[in-house]
Amino acid sequence: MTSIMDEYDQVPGALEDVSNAPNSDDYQDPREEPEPETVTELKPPMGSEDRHEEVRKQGWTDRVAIKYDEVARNEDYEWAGGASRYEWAGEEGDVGPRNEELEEQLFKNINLSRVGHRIEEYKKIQVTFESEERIYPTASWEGAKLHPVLIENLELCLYQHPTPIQCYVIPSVLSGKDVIGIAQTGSGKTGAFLIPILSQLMGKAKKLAAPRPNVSDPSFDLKTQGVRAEPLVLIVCPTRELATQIFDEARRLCYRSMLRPCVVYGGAPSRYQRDELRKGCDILIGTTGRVTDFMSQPNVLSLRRVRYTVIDEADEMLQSDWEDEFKKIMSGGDVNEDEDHRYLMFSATFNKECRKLAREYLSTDHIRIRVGRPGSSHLNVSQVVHFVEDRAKKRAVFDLLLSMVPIRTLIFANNKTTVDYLDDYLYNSGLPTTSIHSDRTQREREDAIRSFKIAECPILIATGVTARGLDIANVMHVINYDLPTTTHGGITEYVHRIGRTARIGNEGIATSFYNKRNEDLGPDLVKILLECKQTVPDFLEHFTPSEGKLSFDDDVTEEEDNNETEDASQQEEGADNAAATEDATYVGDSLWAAPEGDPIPPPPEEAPEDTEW
Ligand SMILES: Nc1ncnc2c1ncn2[C@@H]1O[C@H](COP(=O)(O)OP(=O)(O)OP(=O)(O)O)[C@@H](O)[C@H]1O
Repeated sequence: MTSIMDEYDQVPGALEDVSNAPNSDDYQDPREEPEPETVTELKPPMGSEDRHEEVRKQGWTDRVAIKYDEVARNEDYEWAGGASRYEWAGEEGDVGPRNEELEEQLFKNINLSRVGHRIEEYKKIQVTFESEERIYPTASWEGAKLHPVLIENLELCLYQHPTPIQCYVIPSVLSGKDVIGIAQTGSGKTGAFLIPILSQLMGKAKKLAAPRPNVSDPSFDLKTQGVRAEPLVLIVCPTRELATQIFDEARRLCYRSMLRPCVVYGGAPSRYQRDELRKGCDILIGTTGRVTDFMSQPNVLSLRRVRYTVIDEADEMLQSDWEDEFKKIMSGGDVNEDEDHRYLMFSATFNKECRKLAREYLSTDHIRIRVGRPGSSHLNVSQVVHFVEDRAKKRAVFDLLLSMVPIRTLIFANNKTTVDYLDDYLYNSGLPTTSIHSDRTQREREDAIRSFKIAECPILIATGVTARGLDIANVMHVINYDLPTTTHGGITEYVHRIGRTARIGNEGIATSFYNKRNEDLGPDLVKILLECKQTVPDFLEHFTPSEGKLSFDDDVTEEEDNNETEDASQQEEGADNAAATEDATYVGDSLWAAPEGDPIPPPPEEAPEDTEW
């Protein structure tokens, strides 16, 4: 089987510095020329006709222009949040009949990510588990005693086994504890929280859920039969794209159950989101602003029934100007503050503020699960860094794209102007690009993602924030046209960006353009390259830690944090917790976790007490 790296290797110049690639004539590599400040003699720019010719020769698909005016005028525009979901028709029992047309849409979509052969790498990742009581990791869906309809849905999704984070989070949530889950990008965190929550609720929905109309009845009239949404689950996340993506996963996993997911996010008309809420909502996914908007309309949304609140991409949420909205969502309005309300937080990176927040809102006996070092990247991404001066970047990115076989590529720039400019330049050079940033209308954003997903425009140029958490199948190349600055996300942002490729055991390439402006990122970048066993280019070598040991700021346990921030009595408590901390390593032929030096504990014979259906 040839891997993406084999293909990449076969492209002349692809793994060399781009300044050696054909057509690269206006930037330089300091490894050849030790004085990067030296003004390079720029050769005459390539004419646009020549660039078109090069693009055609390389085999990129034809460009498709997005007609923004038409998109804006289209009355029947299909918002991502309006996508079909299973509509429960008041059947007896817990499981509704099949709907083949919907099944086709939900599960036979070629744009769904499929597990790659490097999934085996996950076995080697160390898991740290902190809990007051012992929890047995699950080895299979059946072992986790999930609701039967959920197991069928997982089969339809072609999810054969739980991923490491899922192995631990599923039993932890089923045990009824608050949970913090930290795992690398693309490792299945969304499933880790949705699967146990939905499984718990599927059997109880009739008892717990608010009354709702039968929307599949032809005589259904929203005006007279609409209800107030009283979800059982609230999931908040930082971006609209991520919200619709979680909604898509929820639509698949809720199939044939009574649980009805809805998504609310800014930029799309409130009116149609309100209409969807009024049809009944058990799982509400949203961005904070729109969720709090609806919370202020008590006839539309009430949080009094919420049993689970999930904060996804927790650290990004804290970056944003979000504190007031966050507080309101956690404990404002008519939020259920009873004991039966569980809180879950997830991210690939988890900073000190997140840990503080967790201490404030999560119960003291919450479970913390870390798969790998928080903030680490994984070995499935081949990371390449080139020295490219700012003025030579645009030509460098063009040459880079042309030095490789056409593959789905996501390019990051640090601001909206650069995104627009680069999109124009590459598009006018004949490349099939589209772009996304926060100044675009929501329709334009959804259209850009759609055309990237279906490969109509296989090159997407984006700012970092808009692409946070994006899960798009077969993104094989991420290019950091601009590396993130240390004032805007720094190495954490870098890890999230390159994590758009090589998801769920697939391979990918991340190429970054570095120059003197990025020097403050240099030390952290080198640590990540070393940790991921990547080549450190000569021009970064001086950042290699002399002591030989890699230490990372966010590599801190709860106890260390407690020791730093709390008084002596609390430190003692921290020490008690430490006794329950265990390190587990994935070993042998199975994906499942086994505490190091300890046989894999057998799963409990019986399902945990509160797993009823
Ligand atoms: N058990 C599984 N088997 C196969 N595929 C899975 C499994 N769980 C999740 N996936 C798929 O893996 C992909 C990545 O999952 P997900 O988006 O949840 O990752 P993530 O850890 O949240 O990443 P990020 O931190 O980048 O947001 C998705 O396409 C999802 O459908």
